[in-house]
Amino acid sequence: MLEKINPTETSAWQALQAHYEAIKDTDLKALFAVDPNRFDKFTASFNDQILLDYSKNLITDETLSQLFKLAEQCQLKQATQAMFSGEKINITEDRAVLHTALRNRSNTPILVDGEDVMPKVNAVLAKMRAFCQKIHSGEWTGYTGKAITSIVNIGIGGSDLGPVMITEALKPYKKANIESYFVSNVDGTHIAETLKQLDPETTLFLVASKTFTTQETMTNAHSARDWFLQSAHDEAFVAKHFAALSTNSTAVAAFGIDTDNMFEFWDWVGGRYSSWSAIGLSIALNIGFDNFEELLAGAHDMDQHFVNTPIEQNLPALLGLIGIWYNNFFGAQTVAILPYDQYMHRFPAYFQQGDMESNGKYVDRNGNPVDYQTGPIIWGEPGTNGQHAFYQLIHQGTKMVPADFIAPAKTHNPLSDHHEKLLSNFFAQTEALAFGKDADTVRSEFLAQGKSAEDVAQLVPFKVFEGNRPTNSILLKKITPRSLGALIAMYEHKIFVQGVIWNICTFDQWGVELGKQLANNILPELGDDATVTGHDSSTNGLINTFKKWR
Ligand SMILES: O=P(O)(O)OC[C@H]1O[C@@H](O)[C@H](O)[C@@H](O)[C@@H]1O
Repeated sequence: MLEKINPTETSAWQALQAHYEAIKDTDLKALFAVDPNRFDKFTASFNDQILLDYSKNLITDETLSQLFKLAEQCQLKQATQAMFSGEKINITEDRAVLHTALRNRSNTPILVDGEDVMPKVNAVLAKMRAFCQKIHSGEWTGYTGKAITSIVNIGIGGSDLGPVMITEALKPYKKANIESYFVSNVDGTHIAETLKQLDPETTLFLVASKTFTTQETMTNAHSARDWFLQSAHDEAFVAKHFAALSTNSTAVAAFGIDTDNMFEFWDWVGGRYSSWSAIGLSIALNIGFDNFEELLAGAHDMDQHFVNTPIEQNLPALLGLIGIWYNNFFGAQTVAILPYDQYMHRFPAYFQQGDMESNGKYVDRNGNPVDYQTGPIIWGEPGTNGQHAFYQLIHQGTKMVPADFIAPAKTHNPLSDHHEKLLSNFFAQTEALAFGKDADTVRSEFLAQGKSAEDVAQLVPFKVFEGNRPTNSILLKKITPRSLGALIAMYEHKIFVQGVIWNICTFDQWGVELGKQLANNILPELGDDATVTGHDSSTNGLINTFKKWR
């Protein structure tokens, strides 16, 4: 059983507090000036595929050494061991946390309640492979004998964001004869606009839901079924066009999906960690099963790195600990994730759920409110689009926004000098954020342009860049199924590291329940035109205006 340690009561935390007071005014320019080896010292790499440069952070050797002590005093190693070995570390749901078993390519046994989970993991993977083969070869046909060419994943949250993000990120690997669609929002627009593009004879719906009770997904799945039956007319044909990805076989059968067409996973897979499970079927159908296995292999490689690499070179640990330094000592509220790769455009959204649903908790593992900050606000957009939109605030705003810059060295689209232009921006932004532009430089630039001394004096303050804004640079050799698998797993473990230090329950998500419960109370009230009076004045007023206007 893991100890429940309040991080602020460790000696490392107190040392970090004192260290923060001592170095809070140090700036990156000075840190780089005193140590020409900063890049060599503060980089770590993974399998010659991913380079993490964390030198442009407000850290010294002392910072890292205290952060490593914090990890030790919060028992990061023991917690890691507990997760990987199938201990029920999700204490509020009494569940193991084993997304790592889904990609355990070494096949070493992992026991949950005394049973090795690997045989059933492998059996589902084999079933997914066989299914992909049938779809891709055209052996699986729809109700009129035509091959399937459109796959629609109906799911939300963890049953949508991973498949969408990975399918987009790996578009260069897409199977030519398959088009993928994703429907998540209960807003009828989402399914209606998607169905307009589809032919029922050649469409396969994957109903992706861990619980198979999620309102949005079930509503969309029923609408898809109704649409399909308007053409097919016979419920017997549903089996050829609907499959389920779920842990809940009873609900799958009740929906009318043949459980032969159900791809199972288990309660020890969290929704936001489920792309590696049967939830990944839409990914496998899109990029081919061999590529899906490469994705798993990349994640497994990163799992091995996380478990076996000393903390000084351990990418997830370094990212997690440096994040804690800003979150808990500098008071930073957010982290921006900025991929310089168009295919990776949903990566920030994916880790918005991954991180915020995992570590957005104010109660610690003892059930007590914390007296320190926990999970940051995660956001981001692909560069260079962000540069022309919100980077102003990162460069010259009043808030510290630690940011992860991610880019591939090789592009899938080597079109004239696009990639050099993209990467020149990637390098320039972290340089500008770190080192800024001082008043003297601004002044001499103005004077060289022939501006009057009076104008120069007025304009200088607006054009100064203070710099000293921290970033990580994550350079990948190329975005491939394998390197993407590793990158995702790196962020997953970063989130884990932070959750361990903060002593919170990273793998539950009770905070999403109240809204669902209240919506279920309100839904029947929207069924007629009667005035609603049972809520507060704001909620009553809004509902009654809606009823009048609809
Ligand atoms: O896969 P399900 O059961 O339909 O759940 C979808 C999502 O439902 C949300 O309510 C949860 O917060 C997410 O974690 C989850 O991924």
